[in-house]
Amino acid sequence: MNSWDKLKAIAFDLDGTLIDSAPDLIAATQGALKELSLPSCSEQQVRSWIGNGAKVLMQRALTHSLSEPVSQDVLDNAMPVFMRHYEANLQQHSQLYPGVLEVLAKLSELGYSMAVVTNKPHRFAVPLLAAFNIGHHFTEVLGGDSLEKMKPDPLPLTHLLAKWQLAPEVLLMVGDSKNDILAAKAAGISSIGLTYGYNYGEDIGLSSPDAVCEQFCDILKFVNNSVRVMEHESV
Ligand SMILES: O=C(O)COP(=O)(O)O
Repeated sequence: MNSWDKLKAIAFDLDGTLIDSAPDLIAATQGALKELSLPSCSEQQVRSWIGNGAKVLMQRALTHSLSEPVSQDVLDNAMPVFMRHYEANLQQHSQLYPGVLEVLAKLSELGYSMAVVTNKPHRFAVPLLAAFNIGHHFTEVLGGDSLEKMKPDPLPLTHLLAKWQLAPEVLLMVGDSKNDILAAKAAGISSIGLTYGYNYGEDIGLSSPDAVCEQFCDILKFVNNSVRVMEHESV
């Protein structure tokens, strides 16, 4: 499934791919637990809970904190607290990964259609992209709550294929998590796995993406023949 020359469009994951958002997710999780008078958790634990959206992150934090499976009532009560803390911490300590600004600009210039397909709630994804001045590159931003199902379900990607009227072989998914790779495989599209993000502490190579990259700028090696000519330019 790695006929890179055919690619016309790219779907990017957000957390752990474009933006290192863990510091603010950690602050919001710890802040919410504190406000709820519950035992806290470590930074490393929060990093390993990122990947399936805000609700699952909070569910994992509460299960850890209470040392028992969390009831729907407790979770429903905690969610607005977490959301309030995250809204206040959205871009305080988060950072773009190296090369993201330059590579997105280059891909835009080359005419790729680009989307963000994240499990993060849409209401947080859009201002975060704007805060880092990259929102204008994406014609579509799908959050974890934009459709009925989120990654690893293929729905956000098949939705994109239908909306953009694209064949699966022209769309590429770039992400750091097995959720991204599983969604891509189920949608029948190619994928690149990044090693630097949050993947529950697992090697992204174990999910068998079509290619593995250690840095964001390395995706240029795969994306297009014409891009290979530019490899020696600074990105
Ligand atoms: O917010 C999350 O849990 C994951 O978000 P992502 O899909 O952008 O990695």
